[in-house]
Amino acid sequence: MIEFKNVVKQYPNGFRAVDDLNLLVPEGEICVLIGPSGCGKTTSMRMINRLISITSGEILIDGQPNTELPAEELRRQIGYAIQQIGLLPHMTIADNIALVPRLLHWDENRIRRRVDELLELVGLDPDISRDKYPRQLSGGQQQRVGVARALGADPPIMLMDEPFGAVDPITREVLQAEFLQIQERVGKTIIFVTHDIDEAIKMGDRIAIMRDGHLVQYDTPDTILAHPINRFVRDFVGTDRTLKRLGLIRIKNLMDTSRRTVTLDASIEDAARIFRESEQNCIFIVDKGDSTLKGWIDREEMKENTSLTEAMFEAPWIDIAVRDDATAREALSAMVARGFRITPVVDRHGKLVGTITLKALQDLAAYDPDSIVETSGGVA
Ligand SMILES: Nc1ncnc2c1ncn2[C@@H]1O[C@H](COP(=O)(O)OP(=O)(O)OP(=O)(O)O)[C@@H](O)[C@H]1O
Repeated sequence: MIEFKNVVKQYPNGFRAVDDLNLLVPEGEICVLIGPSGCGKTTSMRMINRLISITSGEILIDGQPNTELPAEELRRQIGYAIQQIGLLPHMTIADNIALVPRLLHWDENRIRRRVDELLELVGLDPDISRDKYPRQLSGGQQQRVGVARALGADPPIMLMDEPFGAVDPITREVLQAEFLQIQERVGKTIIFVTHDIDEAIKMGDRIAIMRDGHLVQYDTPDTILAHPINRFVRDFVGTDRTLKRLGLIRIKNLMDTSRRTVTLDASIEDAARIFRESEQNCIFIVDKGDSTLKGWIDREEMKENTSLTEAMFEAPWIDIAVRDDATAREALSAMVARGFRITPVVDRHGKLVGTITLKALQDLAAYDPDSIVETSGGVA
């Protein structure tokens, strides 16, 4: 846990880069610091590992003021990854990653094992990468090594200052997703600085929005998007915040699992009974063995004396369904493109697991779109 208590950073010229910052980052969470250039993000982050001194107030790490340890020792316990990566060009990848473990006098066998483990963790093949030099790797690969190095001695806290800032947007998305997967396993307490609101929404358990050295709002991405505290935050998160919110919600948490289905070997009477007994206008049809989606039958397509297979619309699930791990935003876009009012939801094997309606997505998007819960000091 990291706690800022009334933290102030005032430079000798009298400028307050950080002004009375109070912030609590619970253990195992990613806190994203974001705000306009010069708002004090990097200063706040660097006061944690004392690369910048605090003017007044204190920063507690697990309840202990961070001034209690010698600065070098503190820094060894806090991983630090920065945009410029800072890999040492004359050292191999393995030696770069081993920097902190060596400072901590780990034995060489343990270091070697740790380097390989970390390379694998960040998606690099140890046998191929270990003995290379930084210039022999692509920008994205170097960023991965930067993250591996920050994780070197398994520190409980990581500071990440635009760690994926220097790569193209596609690589960046891959690195973000991979890092979140790593975080699921390692559960570090992370302070993450970015300029990019989409990155903040994706990466943050909570987002701290700063302006002129002050904390303006500190909340979960969903709350910030649904309830920006003032106009500054609302403008900062962008006019498409409703769509951004839909991008946070997974279909598996939203889908309806109560609709009735039939198997491919069912009779037309079975379908007719469901139409009689329910208000469903369509019934999805699944394979009897593995429940993969095979197609659907519409109420108006029901004809007497015909078989289910004749009356059904047959289609590969990939063309008509959305995946349960898709976001509400992706599902909305697929439904609009296909002109569907209801769409089946499948798992990655194509097994039908639920349904989602356009109305459910619209209701979600309409939820409280213009609320500003509070206005403050002239900014709203
Ligand atoms: N040594 C210094 N003396 C005076 N002012 C400083 C000094 N170092 C930084 N500042 C100022 O402190 C403010 C906060 O800087 P900081 O680097 O924390 O901002 P930031 O939010 O990380 O910005 P960016 O997004 O541009 O990196 C800036 O206005 C900067 O000019």
